[in-house]
This record gives sequence, C-alpha cells and structure tokens, in this order.
Amino acid sequence: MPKECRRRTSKDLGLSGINDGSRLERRSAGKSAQICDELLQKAAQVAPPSAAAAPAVMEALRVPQVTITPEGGGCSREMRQEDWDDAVDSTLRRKLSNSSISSTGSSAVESEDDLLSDNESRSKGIITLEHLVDPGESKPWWKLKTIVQWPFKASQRRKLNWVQLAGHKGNFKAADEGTILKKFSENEMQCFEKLKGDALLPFVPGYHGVVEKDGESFLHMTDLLANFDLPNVMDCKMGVRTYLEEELVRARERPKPREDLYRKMVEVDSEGPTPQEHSQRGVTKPRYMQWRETMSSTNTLGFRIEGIKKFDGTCRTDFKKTRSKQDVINVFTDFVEGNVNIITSYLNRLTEIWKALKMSVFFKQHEVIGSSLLFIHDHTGNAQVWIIDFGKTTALAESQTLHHDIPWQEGNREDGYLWGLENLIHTLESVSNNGSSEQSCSSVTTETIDTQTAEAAGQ
Ligand SMILES: Nc1ncnc2c1ncn2[C@@H]1O[C@H](COP(=O)(O)OP(=O)(O)OP(=O)(O)O)[C@@H](O)[C@H]1O
Ligand SMILES: O=P(O)(O)O[C@@H]1[C@H](O)[C@H](O)[C@@H](OP(=O)(O)O)[C@H](OP(=O)(O)O)[C@H]1O
Repeated sequence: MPKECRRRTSKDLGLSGINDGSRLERRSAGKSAQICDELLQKAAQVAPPSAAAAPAVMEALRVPQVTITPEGGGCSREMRQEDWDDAVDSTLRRKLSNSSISSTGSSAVESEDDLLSDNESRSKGIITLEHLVDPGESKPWWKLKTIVQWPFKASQRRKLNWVQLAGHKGNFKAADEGTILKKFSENEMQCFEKLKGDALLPFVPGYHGVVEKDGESFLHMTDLLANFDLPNVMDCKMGVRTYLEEELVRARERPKPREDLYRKMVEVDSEGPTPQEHSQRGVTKPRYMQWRETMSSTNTLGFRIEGIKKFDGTCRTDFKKTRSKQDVINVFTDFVEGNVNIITSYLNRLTEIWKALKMSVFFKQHEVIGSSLLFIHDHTGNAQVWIIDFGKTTALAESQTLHHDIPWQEGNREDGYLWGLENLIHTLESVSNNGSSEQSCSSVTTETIDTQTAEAAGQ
C-alpha cells in the first residue's frame, strides 16, 4: 500500500477519540441528530419491502432521446461562427454564482453550454485536499455565516489525503477534522437548508453552513470518509437523465458545440459523433450527456457507476461503457469482494433510503438530477451509503410533485431516481446471489411500492 494512498485517521493524527473540533461539531449537530432519530423512527414505520412478489423493476423505463444537435428537428437555428468561437475557447470558465442552477453553481443565465472543461479538469480518485490557509497565519481567517464560531487550531491545519471520484478538480478543500469544504452553489446550499427537517436528513452529509474566504464561498459539510480506515468508495450517479430540462431548452435556442466533449466522446467511441459533429469537432453538452446516458446504464437501469477507489489505493473511473446488468453486477461483486456482511449492510441501508425517499417531502418537490449515492466500506465491516451532490437538484413549481419512477417525457421533469434505486437494490441482491443477473428474489416491487405509497400517504 503506497503511503500516500492511505487516508489519515484520528489515530494517525495522535488523537484518541474525538478531537475538539469534532466535539464542537457534535454539540452543534446535537439538534440535527435528534431530528435524525425522529425521522429514522418514522421511516421505520413504513412497512419493509416484501421479498415475495415478482420484480418488474428491471424493465427499462423509456427515455426519449430529445434531439438537440444542430441538424435535429428541435433545433431553432443554424450554428454560427460566434458559437464555435465561444466553444473552442479552451479556458475553463466554470463560474460560481449566487443566482441559479448548476452542479457547481454556474448560473442558468450563463448557459451550462458556456462552461468548458476537459478530462484533465475532472477528478478521478485520490487527491490531496489543501486548506485555505497560509500555515503561518495566526488570526482566524474565515468566518462561518452560521451561528457557530469555529475555534480553528493551527495544529489541525493539515493536508488531507482524500478521494474524489467525480466532479471538478479544485472543488473541495480540507477543513477541520472530519469535515470538508465544497465550492459554493446557491442551489446546493438551498437544498441542504430544506433538507434540515426532511426524512432524507439521516442520509445526507451533515451540513455546517457557508464559509467565506477572500470573497470565495464554500459549503462546509461532513467528510463521509472520516470514520473509515482505508475505505473502499464507489460513486453511483442516480436517475435516467443527467441534464436538466432547462439545459435542453437552452441548447436548442443557442446550440454551442464543445471541443472538449467531442474529444471525450471520440476517446470512447470514434463512431459516436455524427458526421456534422465530426466536421465541427464539437458536440453540445446535452447531446454529450445523452450519449453518455445511452453508453452507460443510466438509461437502461436508472443509475451508472462513476468511479471506484479500493482500499489498496487503486482507482477506476473507466465505466463509461459499463451498461449491461451483468457488467454492473460484476463491478459490484468486485467492489465488495464477496463479503456477505458488507452486501447485507449496503442492502439494508439502500432499503432505508428507499423508505425515506417515499416519505420525503423534499424528494416529492424536486427534480433530482446528477445526484449520487456514495458507497463506503472498510475492513472493519463498516458499510454506509450516502446521498450526495445536490448541485443540479431543482425545486418544482409549488403545485407540482414527481413520482420518480415513471417514464420521463420532456415537460414532466421525471428523473427516474426511485426506479434507479430499485434497480440498484436488485443489482446488490444479484451480487448476494453469487453474481447472477438471472431473476433474483426482489425485495422492492411495483405492487409493494404502490401499497406502501398509499400507506405512507395515509390512504
Ligand atoms: N461529503 C463528502 N464526503 C466524502 N466524499 C465526498 C463528499 N462529497 C463528495 N465527495 C466525493 O467527491 C466526489 C464529487 O462530489 P460531488 O458529486 O458532490 O461533486 P461535484 O463537483 O458536484 O460533481 P459533478 O461536477 O460531477 O456534479 C464524489 O464522487 C465523492 O468521491
Ligand atoms: O463524466 P464525463 O464524461 O466526464 O462528463 C461530465 C459529466 O457528465 C458531468 O456530470 C458534467 O458536469 P455537470 O453534472 O456539472 O453538468 C460534465 O459537464 P461539464 O464538462 O460542463 O462540467 C461532463 O463533462
């Protein structure tokens, strides 16, 4: 095991038990913990999914391919030179904004298609998280906008060997023991705020407010890896769709081909781009996202594997063509290395999440796009699943709610999240049945889901 791949634990830092920062965090999190307990108790009252009925879940939800390429029927106009000039600008212009939606906070006004990135800008595994401070600095240099004042000690300022399986490099910073900072997004912040009293609270990272330094803002949250020793980590992006409906609309109105996405597409499949995209050496963002969804299991299973880091330091993010049920099962089988206890813990946790989603008001009222389930386990048998990344989770109009398990058609904003989760549960059940994708005993079925939904709604 290379030393740099090993995550520092409290033991490594010479801290027996919980350090000061964690104690403080615990005190401030006391109320949340109480709410969590209450919510967990409520969730437990939802009848557990039956193992008896036949699974209909694995049948694919139809995902219409909405054409947004310039030659497509839905396109409003020809591409102009100015679009191309914009798109080939190689500078990364991912902006942080206080106004609207993007997974890392880019505004809706500044189109997603304006944002350029490339393979090099995306994180693929083990990284070193830096603090925001100069080591010699003696004064407190940051300020929480929440009520909690943070007595930050110089001795706690350290580099953190961390795992970032997706997202952009530089999006995360180290913070006090057991916590991290993620680049601010107004949208994600609002989600964390709304989740405070919701049934999903026990399954999302603890949120500790907004932190500011030199005009840059961050969301301060619990580091989910903190309680693990040499963790195995897997990121699964949920849903049948990974772009917002509004991104489609914008791409139709103003299609912007991007060369970085074209290159990423060709790297996986040289036949992927259309002749026009080849000649332009560019594809629009929604077109790229749709292509990614059909190449992977997003469209067919409602989730896809983004990346895995194993305890031995090996990382894989080459899952763009992992699409079939059996391929996905094989990856999970390798991830858990046949450990029945780990599989059982994961299955229990996913079932709890499923129940909480059924009860969650937040879930009903949001289009959940680009959010992941983060699987973490280690050699001690500790295994957890967490819901992360609300950067593109968008509130619906007041009167609207979503089912999350019916087909998406443009305009209905359905995301297939719940359907994907049910397929994920099936996948793990298959893993526990020795890795066969043959019909396994289903624990979540359409029939039981309907009954439970009615029960949860008090009908
Ligand atoms: N609270 C957390 N604790 C531990 N690891 C985390 C946490 N949040 C995120 N990560 C790690 O960072 C990665 C990226 O997280 P996240 O998806 O939130 O970032 P992002 O920049 O919004 O990504 P994207 O641009 O793909 O939407 C995850 O795959 C996971 O490895
Ligand atoms: O996984 P890949 O193939 O690397 O593709 C990226 C992935 O789909 C991200 O979800 C997306 O970021 P968002 O979720 O933030 O839209 C990013 O767009 P970007 O290049 O505009 O950041 C894509 O490049």
